[in-house]
This record gives sequence, structure tokens and C-alpha cells, in this order.
Amino acid sequence: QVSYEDVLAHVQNEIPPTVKWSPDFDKFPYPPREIPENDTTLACLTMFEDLGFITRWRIKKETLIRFTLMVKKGYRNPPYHNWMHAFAVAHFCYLCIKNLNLTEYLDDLEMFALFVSCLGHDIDHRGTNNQYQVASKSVLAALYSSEGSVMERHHFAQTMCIVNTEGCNIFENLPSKDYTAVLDLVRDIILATDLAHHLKILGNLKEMASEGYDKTNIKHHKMLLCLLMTASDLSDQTKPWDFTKHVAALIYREFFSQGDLEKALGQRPIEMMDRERARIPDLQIGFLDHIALPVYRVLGDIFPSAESVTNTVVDNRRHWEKICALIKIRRGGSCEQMSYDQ
Ligand SMILES: COc1ccc(Cl)c(-c2nnc3c(C)nc4ccc(C(=O)NCC(C)C)cc4n23)c1
Ligand SMILES: [Mg+2]
Ligand SMILES: [Zn+2]
Repeated sequence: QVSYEDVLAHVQNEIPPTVKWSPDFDKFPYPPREIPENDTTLACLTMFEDLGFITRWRIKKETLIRFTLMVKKGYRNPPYHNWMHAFAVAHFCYLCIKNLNLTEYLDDLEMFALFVSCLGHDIDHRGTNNQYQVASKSVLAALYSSEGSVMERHHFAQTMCIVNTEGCNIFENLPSKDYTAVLDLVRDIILATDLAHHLKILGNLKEMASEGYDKTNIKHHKMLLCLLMTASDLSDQTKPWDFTKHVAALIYREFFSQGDLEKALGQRPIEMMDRERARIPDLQIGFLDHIALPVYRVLGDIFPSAESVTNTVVDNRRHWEKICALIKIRRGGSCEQMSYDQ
């Protein structure tokens, strides 16, 4: 466990430069999950510094350390939706700001809000989805199910609790109109991480990409923030196969645990959460085709320099196809559940 004192002592000298983590730390192929968990708090400070947020928004270092440690502590330890997921998501957002020349598309406050939202977007996730909250009549469902996006409303509420905690308010030195605006932005961005919301706006995103991004159009700003948030949330798919393969194992461990809980409630889980029925390669190809690839294709349409990212996702899809083909050969018929390490 990293203590506040450890991080403060380390930072008294200086916040580590990006090269301390890797010469490729700020390049799209870099896998943030290779950074040891105990170093991720410091790596977050590197990203805040490298993005110029500390000076631009007059954030006190001690406050930033306390905020980052509180956010990290706010995550539980399900197989996938833990702090390392949030850290990886924030890192992809950092890569977009650094590599896609986002200052030409978004305001400074919007980029700051996006990065902070990535850190807090899944806080206190229990490894179960919105449907399960309602089915299990959880406290969170009681609180939020009438508005929908149950988990996302909770992630936002938890992030606000941290901002309102003594000594942790990284927004404390913002001018008052920026202060109100940044909280509204964080709310909209975290609520946008509900995949149901993304699927609702996907058509509009494609339209925006085809008609061309208009920096003077506030609706385009909102839609671009949602797109970048989802692209960051799914960014494990943009890394080399060995990382993507490992992440799929974490996701299905989490899904199958939820399926087990649903069975214990006497309910029948959907196929993707039922360890008896799920065919992971088929499910992953479906997820890439219907969710992930459209996201990175639209991103590539708006930002030509993001096309390398889309190519990696396509490459990962090829790996799943190969596994499916192998399963068909060995077993005949469709892709059954089996160990795969191509
Ligand atoms: C952006 O918000 C989220 C929330 C939760 C999750 Cl797990 C993910 C997520 N991140 N990586 C993955 C991968 C590799 N495969 C997935 C397969 C299915 C689904 C899923 O929720 N399908 C339900 C259908 C109604 C869309 C999500 C998957 N996923 C993203
Ligand atoms: Mg989420
Ligand atoms: Zn997430």
C-alpha cells in the first residue's frame, strides 16, 4: 500500500517525467497496465503535470495527491472494474490529449473535466451491472433506478464526495463559473459511460464525423467528450493482443460471477454472463463489431492520426477469428468454451 507520506516525500523532489515510466509512455501502443499498481498514483501525477493541468488550474500538489489516493481507495477489487481499469482509462485519455491535438477541438476546461472523469468514472463498482442492481433490489437501484444509469449515477456521486472532502478538492482554485461548469461536465461525462447512452448517440456521432466536426458547435463538444470517454473506457481493445486477451479473461470472470449470483437469486443469466453457455470468442467478436469497432472508426474519421488505434482493434478481432476457426477444426461446430493462448 502506498501512503500519502510516501507519495508526498517522492514528489517533494519532483513529479516523475514521462520517460521515467517509459520512453513510449505518451504513445498509443503503450500498455498502462504494465505499470505496477503501487506506482500508478505517481504516474497519475506525471499525467496531470505533463498535461499542464497543475499550473493551468492552480492545483496544490498535496491536494492532488490526496485526491488521487482517495479515488484509488474508492475502487473495490472485482476482476475487471477496479483501480487499474480506471488508471488505464485515464491513460488513454491522456494519450488522446497528447496525440490528437485536442486543443483544436475542445476547451481547456473540457479536457481537464474529461481526464478527471476517467479517474472517477467507475468508483465503487461492485463487479455487477445496472440490470443486476435492479434484479437484486440493491440500495443503488433504490436510489437511482427511476432515472436509469444506476451505477454511473453512483460513480458520479462518489466522485463528488471526494471533491467535497477536506483537502481533496482539486477544483478549489478554479474561478467560480469554471467551478460550476467543471462539475456539470464531470456529471455529463460519467453518465455518458453507460453503454446504453453510447448506443443511443452512436448515430449522431457518425453524423458528426461525416458532416465534419464544428468547433463552434457546443453539441459537437458534448458528443466528442462522450466519444472520447467511451473510447478511453474500451481502450484495452487498442493494445497488443497479449494485453487484450488477458483483459477478456478478467471481464468474463466478472460476468460469470454475476451470472452465478443471478442463478443464486433463482434467475437465469443472459448467455454472456452464464459460464455454462457463454462462447467467449463469439461474444468478443460481437462486442468488437457492434460496440468497440464503431467507436474507433468514428474516432479515426474525426482524427486521422487515430487510425493506427483502429488498426490494432481490427488486428485483435483477427486473433478472435483465428481462435474461432481453431475451435471449429478441433471440435467441429461452433466455438465452444476452451482455453486459448494463441
Ligand atoms: C463502456 O461501458 C462498459 C461497461 C461494462 C463493460 Cl464490461 C464494458 C466493456 N469493456 N470492455 C469490454 C469487453 C472487452 N467486452 C464486453 C462485452 C460485453 C459488454 C456489455 O456490457 N454488453 C452489454 C450490451 C448491452 C452492450 C461489455 C464489454 N466490455 C464497457
Ligand atoms: Mg462503468
Ligand atoms: Zn469503465
